[in-house]
Formats: sequence, C-alpha cells, structure tokens
Amino acid sequence: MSEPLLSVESVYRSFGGVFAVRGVDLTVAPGELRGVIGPNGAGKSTLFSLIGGQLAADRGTVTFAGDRIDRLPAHRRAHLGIAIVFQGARIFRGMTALENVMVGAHATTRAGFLRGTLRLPPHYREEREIRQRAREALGRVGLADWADRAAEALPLGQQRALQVARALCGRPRLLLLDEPAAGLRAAEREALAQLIEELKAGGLTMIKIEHDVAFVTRLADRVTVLDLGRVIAEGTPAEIRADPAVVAAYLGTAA
Ligand SMILES: Nc1ncnc2c1ncn2[C@@H]1O[C@H](COP(=O)(O)OP(=O)(O)OP(=O)(O)O)[C@@H](O)[C@H]1O
Repeated sequence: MSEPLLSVESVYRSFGGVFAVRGVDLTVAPGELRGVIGPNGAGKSTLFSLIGGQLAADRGTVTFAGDRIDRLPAHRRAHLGIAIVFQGARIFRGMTALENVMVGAHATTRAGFLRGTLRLPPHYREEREIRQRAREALGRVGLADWADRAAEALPLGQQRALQVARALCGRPRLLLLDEPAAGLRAAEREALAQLIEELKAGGLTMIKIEHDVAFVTRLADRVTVLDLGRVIAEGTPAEIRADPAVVAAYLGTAA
C-alpha cells in the first residue's frame, strides 16, 4: 500500500457543547475518489472544514502528504494543495467565466490576493500566469469556449463546472466537493459525473459529499458513512449498500 495522501485521526469538533464531529478517522490514498454520505447534520461539511482549515479541530490530527496540517490556517493548507468546492458556492456576478476562475487562483499564488490588489510589481507577471492557468482549468472542465462570457449566463450545471475550475486553478492534489450535484437536473448530473471521472482518470485525489447514494456509490472507490458525527461504516460501494447499519441509519430513511 502506498502512503495515504490524507489521514484524519480521532478528530473532534463541537459547537456550544454539541459534537458535530466526534472521533472521526479517515484515510485517503493517492488517486482515490472517496464518497462521504450521511443524513442531515451528520457532520459531513464540518469534516470538510476541518480538513480545509476553515475550522480548527478541538482534538485529533490531520496529516496531508506526510505533514501535520491541523494547526495551519486555511490559506496554508490551500498552498499545500487542498481545494474545496463548498456547498452552494456562488459565482461572482458581473465577471466573466475566466475572471471567476482567476479570483480563485489569487488565493493560492505566491503574491496572493493582497499584493494583487496593491498592484506591486510582481503582479503583472503573475497576472499573466494566473490567466494562463485559469484558461487551462476552464479547458479541463470543458468550458474553454465560455471563457469570456458572463458567468451568470451559464446554465447551472456549467456554473458548477466553473466552481470546479476555480478550485483546479490552484493545481490541488486533493479536491473536496461538497454536494456538487445538488439541484442539478439528470443531464447536468451526468455531465458532472463524467467530469469527475475524467479528473479521477487524470490522477486527482477527491473526497465527495453526496446525499444521492446512487450517485456517490457509482463513482467512488470507497464510501465513508457518517451519522451523528461518527463514522458508522466504511467500505466499497457494494459493501456500503449491503451494510445493515447503513440501511438503518441512512438508506432506509432516505429511500
Ligand atoms: N458553525 C456552526 N455553529 C453551530 N453549529 C454548527 C455549525 N456548523 C455545524 N453545526 C452543527 O453541527 C452538526 C453537523 O453539521 P454539518 O453541517 O457538518 O452536517 P452535514 O452532514 O454537512 O449536514 P447537511 O447534509 O445538512 O449539510 C449539525 O448539528 C449542525 O447544526
């Protein structure tokens, strides 16, 4: 077995005394596509924020590519190669698709957004580099022809792809997708599933939160099931579908 890319060990996080995540362990191998499912309030989004650094863990460790990262702020984790597409992430209105992707890149480049705003000299070279990267990212998600169109004019499915492009622009090693297919129609879901399959074929490691069990179990190598902040099952999609604890806690109620 190769070294895991990500290890979450005994991680806890409470809000006002209520544990949203309680003692979660999660190990993701390089190139793996991991699905995370669970009922509302199971702790899925909180777990993502603990990996991305938007929230600090009360206890436990998070290791990425061999380094402890659980004390690092989110922007340092982004530099190391962790990107998140948050649930309900918005596009920036009044900007083109390309500009939307470039905004994401500013967060992860050396000069960063602040220097970009101040327009210090390295800005111009980086601006060109970011533009180039943004075009590449748009190409990867199939939006090359949409680069100069207003982002808000894109259909919802393509707006989701645009958010993925924004995350890819920083050239992440780990991409976290929080319910990327939520609210999409069947054809749009299919296109998104294909995009995720292509990214996986390109070797990108991903963790994907889903409500739609069929969607996640189709794409994922392994699935982790959360309930009330704990991991109640983990296994291949077939194992998960057959697990009585999962059926009782989640599939039964969702079906
Ligand atoms: N910032 C916060 N402040 C207070 N409570 C929070 C906060 N974030 C999450 N919680 C609580 O933690 C628990 C887990 O929430 P979380 O959003 O992680 O679950 P989830 O599995 O992502 O749910 P959903 O599928 O509805 O998005 C819930 O009880 C939620 O109310």
